[in-house]
Amino acid sequence: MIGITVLGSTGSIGVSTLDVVLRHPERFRVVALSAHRNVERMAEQCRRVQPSYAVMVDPAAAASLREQLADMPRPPEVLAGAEALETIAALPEADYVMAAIVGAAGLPSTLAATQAGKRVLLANKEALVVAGDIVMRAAVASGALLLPIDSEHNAIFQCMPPSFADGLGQCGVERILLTASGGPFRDASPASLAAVTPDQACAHPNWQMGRKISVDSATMMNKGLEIIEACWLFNTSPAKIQVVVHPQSVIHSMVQYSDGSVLAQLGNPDMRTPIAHALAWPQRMASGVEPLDLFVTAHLDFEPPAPERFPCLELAYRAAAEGGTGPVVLNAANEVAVAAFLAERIGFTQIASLVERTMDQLPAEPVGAAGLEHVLAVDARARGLAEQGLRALAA
Ligand SMILES: NC(=O)C1=CN([C@@H]2O[C@H](COP(=O)(O)OP(=O)(O)OC[C@H]3O[C@@H](n4cnc5c(N)ncnc54)[C@H](OP(=O)(O)O)[C@@H]3O)[C@@H](O)[C@H]2O)C=CC1
Ligand SMILES: CC(=O)[C@@H](O)[C@H](O)COP(=O)(O)O
Ligand SMILES: [Mn+2]
Repeated sequence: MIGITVLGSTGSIGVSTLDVVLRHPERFRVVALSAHRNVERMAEQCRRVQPSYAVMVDPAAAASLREQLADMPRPPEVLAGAEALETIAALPEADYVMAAIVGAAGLPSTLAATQAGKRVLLANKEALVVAGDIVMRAAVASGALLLPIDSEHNAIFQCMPPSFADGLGQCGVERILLTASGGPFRDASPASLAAVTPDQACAHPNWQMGRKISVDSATMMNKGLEIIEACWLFNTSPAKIQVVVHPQSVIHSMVQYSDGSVLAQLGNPDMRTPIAHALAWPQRMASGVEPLDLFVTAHLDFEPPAPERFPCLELAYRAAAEGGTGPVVLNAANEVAVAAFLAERIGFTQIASLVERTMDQLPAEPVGAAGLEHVLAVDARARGLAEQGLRALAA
């Protein structure tokens, strides 16, 4: 039996993970679950999968969960607070850890799982964006296996030669073709974007996802974060990654080789495929996803991204080029801006303005010997400046 901890189990990726895991009860046992404060969904999940531990980051939510589960014959041990995430990420009985917390809040637990040498199923892209060097070094030191869950990176992993870690050039890889749907505003006029609502921005044409990543897809910041994520996972640079807008999200990304071959991974847009891939790797197992019917798909279209509509993509290229703490500031400012947009405090186009303003105020510097401590300090400073920026926008 493989023991698995699911960090962020109440979210979109967490729910899909439990769906796949519960299809294979002979193979997996859920050891621990975590959420921020969604007690109702966590209580339902605990009754269904009977984990040994359940973490609620919010202490009041933890108290409420304990009460709600008191009638279970063997209720899980309910832990409270952010530190408990690191505890369940490193449990000896957890062989695999699904890292599916949204945002930089997932970094400490993703890192704890990596340091503990787990198979880490990495959905939490922000952890690599803000601390890619630290996480990748920790994986080398502990022998942890990082398997990408992000659909594009999972596709790239599937199309890479087995020896890709030796260097892409050495194994004949010319470049990565990173697909992007273009989101709900792919065809919108730049002038119309100022007035779009959170619900419009979250209405992704192909994927059902949490609200933060849905907004990132609409601004194409998601693709920017994914370029940085790919650089860390595949030890390459943005120059070797071409963004290809592919509105159907059927090809999940491609790898181009020096002999002219292009390998692609295709499938219906459903995250249970990459989740099942990473759970079973190097084998394959059923995910519950409908097989792809190319006669229904019929068309696969491709176009270059439109920079005038998607300034966030350019800001991500800038942060990647700056390196060091550049991506930390980019990500922190984006998290503040997206939360403000979802709360209707700013407009859609102000997301990019706020990120740019924060990056201008806090120039990138090398990550020093303090490592994670330095990253977290810059993250906090950038959030503070972005909050000030919000107040300036409101004045
Ligand atoms: N959804 C998708 O299809 C894809 C997602 N990803 C990545 O996967 C990650 C998760 O995305 P998604 O599932 O959409 O997100 P959701 O918003 O749906 O879920 C987020 C999860 O994280 C928990 N959470 C939120 N804030 C905190 C916090 N501060 N501390 C601890 N836990 C917290 C939530 O708990 P609660 O429910 O209590 O709020 C929930 O369990 C993101 O990094 C995203 O970029 C990547 C590719 C595809
Ligand atoms: C499912 C997934 O991996 C998302 O990151 C997806 O890629 C979002 O779609 P966009 O291509 O629109 O950003
Ligand atoms: Mn993706």
